[in-house]
This record gives sequence, structure tokens and C-alpha cells, in this order.
Amino acid sequence: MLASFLIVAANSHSHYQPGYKHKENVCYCPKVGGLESRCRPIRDCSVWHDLVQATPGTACKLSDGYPGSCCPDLPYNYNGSSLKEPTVCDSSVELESHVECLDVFSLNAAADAGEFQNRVNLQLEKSLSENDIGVRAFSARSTHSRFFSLGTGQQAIDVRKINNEADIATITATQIVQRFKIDRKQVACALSRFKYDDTKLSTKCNTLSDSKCDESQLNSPFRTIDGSCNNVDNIIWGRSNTQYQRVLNSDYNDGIWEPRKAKNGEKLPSPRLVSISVVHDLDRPSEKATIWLMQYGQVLDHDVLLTPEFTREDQTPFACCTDDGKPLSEESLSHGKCLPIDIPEDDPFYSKFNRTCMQFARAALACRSNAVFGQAEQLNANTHYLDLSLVYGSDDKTAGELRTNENGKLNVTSRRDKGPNELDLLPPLPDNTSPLNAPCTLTKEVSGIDPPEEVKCFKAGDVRPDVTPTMAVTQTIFLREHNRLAEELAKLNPSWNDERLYQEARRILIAQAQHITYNEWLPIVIGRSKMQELGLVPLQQGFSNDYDKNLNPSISNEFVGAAFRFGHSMVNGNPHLVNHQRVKEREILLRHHFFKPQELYTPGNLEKFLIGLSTQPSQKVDAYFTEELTNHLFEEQGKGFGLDLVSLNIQRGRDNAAKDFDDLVDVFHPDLIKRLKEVYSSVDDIDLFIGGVNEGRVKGAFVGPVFQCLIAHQFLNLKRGDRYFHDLEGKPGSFSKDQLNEIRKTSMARLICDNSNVHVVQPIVFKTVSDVNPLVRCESYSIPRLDLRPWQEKKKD
Ligand code: HEM
Ligand SMILES: [Ca+2]
Repeated sequence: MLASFLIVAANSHSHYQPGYKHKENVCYCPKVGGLESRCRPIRDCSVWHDLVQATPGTACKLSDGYPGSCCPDLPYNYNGSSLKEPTVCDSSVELESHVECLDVFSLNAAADAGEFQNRVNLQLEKSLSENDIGVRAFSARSTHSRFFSLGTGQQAIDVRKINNEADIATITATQIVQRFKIDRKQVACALSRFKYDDTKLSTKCNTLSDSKCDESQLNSPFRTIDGSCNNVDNIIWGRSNTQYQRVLNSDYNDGIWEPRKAKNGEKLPSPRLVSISVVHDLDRPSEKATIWLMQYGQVLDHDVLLTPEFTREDQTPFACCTDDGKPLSEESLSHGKCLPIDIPEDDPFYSKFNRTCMQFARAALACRSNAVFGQAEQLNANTHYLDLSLVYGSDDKTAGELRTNENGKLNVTSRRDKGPNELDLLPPLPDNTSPLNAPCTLTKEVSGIDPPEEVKCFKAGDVRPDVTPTMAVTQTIFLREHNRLAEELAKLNPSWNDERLYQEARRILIAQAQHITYNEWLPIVIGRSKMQELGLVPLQQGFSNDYDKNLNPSISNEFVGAAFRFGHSMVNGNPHLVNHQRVKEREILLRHHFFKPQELYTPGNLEKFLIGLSTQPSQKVDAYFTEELTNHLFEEQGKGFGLDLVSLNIQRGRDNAAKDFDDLVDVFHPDLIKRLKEVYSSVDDIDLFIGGVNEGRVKGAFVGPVFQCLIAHQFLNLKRGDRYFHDLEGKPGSFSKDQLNEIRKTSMARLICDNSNVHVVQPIVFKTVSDVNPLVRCESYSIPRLDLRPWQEKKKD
């Protein structure tokens, strides 16, 4: 090894010195990627890590003798530009003369019909419940609905109202299209001439235009909980309960809400047929990434989006098949909220259970943000911003319920028998949340013990913390970090009250998460060149001026419906529990643990999951998915089968009218094309999700070119469209320079170190251990620590 072992005595840390840096070894580092490099804490090299790994002699020692790695200064950022929004109404479209005749009078007639149809649907829903056509408690379908259920709080009521009004507006638009026989290509131009306000629907969907922000909100150093008041000119941009935007024109069969058909006019192949034909279960581990890469992706997913389904009036889920897996009658489905998935008779798996119908309800609709008539748009119940909605909630009521209202802290589970080294768990979800919910405990067959009484599901800012034990573990780390920050800040500023401590801790934690996202996670997923090309590489020093008030940060439909589901391919069906010696103790099978966080209650298990996440390799992004997701998703104990997430993803893409995967067929392997041709009648019909996971990956990235493009541009909008992005200068939410430099020290490894009993970990947990990412002790400089002294308020004289 060429690396030097220059050891400089550790500097004293007793006084905070602004701009203070470790003395780093400049002498013995090789060139990396042709550039001068120097020895730094390893997480400062995360953007370069592929090159660091490929260059001999990049392992080095920091001034305290602990491992660092050699890499250049962060690369030049180009000035990335966002994708253009598609033109909804193309000016070359000439409206046919009968469409020209469309006027307010006819819109009002259609609106009457819309309201009538909506009432008929509600009536039908009632009669279905009376006839017991509903979802059975504990079934896979009832667990699936937990993914979308907003509980019974204020947000559920708000969303229900928006869905209903958007539903009326959508039926109205559909009525017009049918009555005037408007060709789908003309729909957007024909309808976008009319505002809801011009018609009888003027009282509907006006919560958006009614929103206001006062000066104190616009100038607040802290974000609102629901994301409003971030963009000064468009105060609802990025707010919870608003629509997704589109980067490609939608592909609804009627131009409004009817799912896409094949190009030849026939039905598209069943999503399950596609799933069994092109997706298989095979262990294809990545050589370089750990499952932390998957796990953090899910954190981002639960931060920036949650698409509720349509529910019945009493908030219970729609049944879309019979409980024994057979289709329902046409009449029972005539409310239009279901899109059940056909299971082929000869399905290699479900035929054993005699099931021909997989449950699927359509995603709830949002009011169109521009309040003009047009195609259906789906609703995001979380704030679109990167603001840790999963920790803090996306509405004030939930946020309030999560707080202790003392010393800025968040609620935790209080445990009678907590051992001296045991740290807090997330607070419990009340038992009566829904009668449909399966128990949160494991059966005796699985765990070997009787279900303990103390075991509860967890409550967090997002409704999905319990989906897997490792998700619950990760949420726990964020919760503990918030409380740790609040405690430290209180020591530095004894005069701060609960509100101030909560908000300051929240602001720091969100900044840390943003830094980890752009510094450690995104470079692995989309690759360094894409980061550079779009100007997404984090700054090493100083402030950014990247904010663009014309950029809508909202999540795109293509991102939620297809691209960001790439993570499903990385999931490992059997997470390992690994001990402090990094020896695997045992593994669990996901099918037994969906929404059953019992494992976390055993002291020491949280650490074993954390070490497992840092040890076990991630699966590659490809057409191989674990059977735990494709046959056993949300399996009811003892049934032997669950749902198929790949089928759900494909159907969701069609429900959202995500575009198909044209043009890109030349990137597929000929064998795959053969298989695709067996199920799709035209290559133009290929669903975006299926196309995306089948692309070969871009060199230096974890995904193929189409997903890379969609993910990269989404993260560009999330950064440049966020007035509270943590490295901006001169904004109400900006940090001081010293504070910002402390935020930059953060890493996922540091969060694990500070909030668990894990004491040894590699500095970049998303990457496997190697000589440039070696195991180090938590107290070493290799995993720098954020110093909170810059948050100490100067005493006023
Ligand atoms: C074991 C881990 C996971 C499970 C069990 C899981 C399960 C699910 C389920 C059941 C859905 C809803 C499907 C539908 O009906 O449309 C979903 C949606 C989604 N998943 Fe996952 N997922 C996992 C991991 C991930 C990861 C790692 C990512 C990203 C890196 C991800 C991204 C998404 C996205 C973006 C959606 C759309 C959500 C929405 O629209 O609300 N998931 N997942
Ligand atoms: Ca958010």
C-alpha cells in the first residue's frame, strides 16, 4: 500500500473554533480520476467512491490515526436545468367545430350529471356495505389498505372531501367528453378553456385558492408542517394533499381517467401475466451496495409521497374481488373505484389457491391545482418536499399528536422494564385504529412465544413505519436523533421553550437528511456524472444560491407510479440479524413480518438489524424480485399467499396513466424482447415500470437511463424548488456558515452511532466494507460528529 501513516496528535476539541478543520494528510495521496486528491473523512469522498475504490493507494489515515480516504475536491457542478413541463394543449391542435360549441351551459349540465353520478356511487357503496361486500379483517387486502390509510384524523376527513370533489369534477369532464364525442387528442385543449369557477362547480375544490400565508409564516425560519408557504408566489406548491405533476403527457384512454389500452385498441395484458412472464426470483446481490441503500430509499419514498386510495364513505377500503379471490359482479364494481387484476387460470402460484382476481382499488384524486377542467390527477397526502414527513407528519394535527410538548421532544414508548442500555422506541399506535388491522404480534409458530402484551404497532409521521422491521428500525433512529438534538440544544440554550427546541431540532434533522441524501445516497443511485450534469453535487463550503422560485418542487407522476419503485427490486426477502462481531445470528422471512414490529421489542435486535443492513448486500435493480414481494406481500398468517407487488406497480402505472415505455426498446436484451413480445401485442405497450427495471444500468449508476433521468430530475426539483433547502443563503430558514459546516459533517453512519448501541460501523453504510470503507469505531474522526455549539445563542448585552 502506498498510503501514508502520518499521525498527528489529535486536536483538542474543548473550544468551538469556527472554520476549524482536522489537519489532513496531503502528502501521499495518489491522483484520483486524474485529479489531485487528499486524505479526508470517508463520507467526504462518498461522491467519488467508485473511483476511490478503483484507485490503488486511496486508503489513508486521518490526523488521529483513524482511516480516511483520498479523493479530490468535489467536482464542478454544471448548471442543471429542469425538465420542461409537457404542453397540455398543443397549439397545433385545431378543435373540431362541434367541440368549439362547448360552453358554460353544457358544462353545467354535465356538472349536474357529475353530481348525480357521484351520489349514485355513494348509494351503491352503502348498499355494498349492507350486503357485506367488504374487506375482511386481517386479509392481505386489509393490510395493503394500511399503506394508504390516513386513519380517522383531520387529514383523513380533508382528503376524503378533496377526493369527492375531484371525483365530481372528473365525472363531469368524462360526461362532457362522452356527450361531445371529443377525441382524446383534443380533450386537453377543449376543456382547459374552462375554470371550475365559471361553472356550478365553483364551490368545489376551492381549498387551494382559499389558502393564505401571513407575513410571519412567509418569513419564518421554520417550514410549515404541511409544506405550504414555501414558495411565496405559489403558496400551495409542494403542500400535502395536492396533486402530483407530470413530466410526460398522460395516457388515459379517454383523455380523462379511463386506463390506457393497447395501441391496437384491445385490453393490455394482465399485470400478473406480465409479472410472471418477465419477473423472477433470483438472488442477484450487488457487489458494492448494502441493503441500507434500499432502506434509505424507502425513507425518501415515505418522506416525499403517499398516494391514498379511494375509500368508502366510512373510510373503509373498497373490496374489488371476493374474499376467496374471484371477480365481483359488474354491478358491484360500477362505482368505478376498482381496477382488479386478472390472475391467469394457469398462474404457476395462485392457481394452487384457486384465485383468479387480485384486489386493487384506484388511487384517490386531487383537485387540479390550476382549477381548470381536464384529466384526473392523483393526490399526494405527504408534503412533496424533503422535510422528513415520515418523522413529523404532513398535517398539524398529526404533528401535534407526535409531540410531548415538553423540551421539544417527540413521544416515545415508555417501557416499564427498560434496561440501562436500552434506548427509546417509537410511540404506540392506539389499538383501535382500525378493526381491519391484523395483530401487530407474531404468531407462536413464527416466534416460538406467546404474543407479548406490550407489543404494539408504532405511530410516526407517516402511516407506514411498520411495513418491515428494518423500516421501523430506521424510523426509530430518526426519532431518537430528534430527541437527542432537542436535549443537546436545551443544554446550550436553557432559555429556549418547547416550541423553539422542537423547531430547531426539526430544522437540523431535516438538513442532515438532505445532506445524507445528496452526499451519500443519490451519487450511488444516479451516478456522479448525472449529479454533476444537473448541478446536484453538494457544496463543500459556502452557501448555495440555487433556489429557483419558478420551479415547482412537486413529485411527478412518473416518479411515484414507476421510477422510484425501482427500490422494490433491491429488497432482500430475508433480512439478517447480525451481531456485533458481524456474525449472522439468524434471518427472518419478510412474509411473516409485514406490519409486525415485534422483533424490535427484544433488546439488542434493533442493533442486529442495523448491523444486518450494513452487512448484507443489496439486490441489484433488475427484473428479479424476491418472492416475498411477488407472491407473499402482506400474507395473512397461515394462508400461504399474499399479493404481488410487481402486479400492483404495473396496475398503478396504468391507474395513474403513466406513459408507456416507447422508443427505448433498443436498450433491451433480445431474449427479453422475445419474452415481452409474448405478452404485449406491441412494444409500444410496455409499462414504464417493467421497461425501467429491465434496462441495463448506466455505468456508475444503480439504475438504467430512463429511471436515472426521472429520479435525477425529481431530486433537482426537490433541491432547487425548496426555499428552505439547507444550504441556501439569505433565506429565512438559512443556517449560519458555522452551522452549515457542522451539518456537512453528518452521515448515516453518524446517526446510527449516536442513536443505538452499535459502536463499530463503516463510514459509508450504503457501501459494503472495503479497505477504503473499513469498519471504524464510532468515536473516531472517520465518522465526524456534528458539534452543536454554533447553535448556542449569544447572550445579549
Ligand atoms: C420491503 C420493502 C418494501 C415494501 C414491502 C414495499 C411495499 C409497497 C407497497 C405495498 C406499495 C403500494 C403499491 C400500490 O398499490 O401501488 C408500495 C409503493 C411504493 N413503493 Fe414500496 N415497498 C418497499 C420498499 C420500497 C423501496 C426501497 C422504495 C424506494 C427506493 C419504494 C418505493 C415505493 C414508491 C415510490 C411507492 C409508491 C407509493 C405511493 O404512491 O404511495 N418501496 N411499496
Ligand atoms: Ca415530505
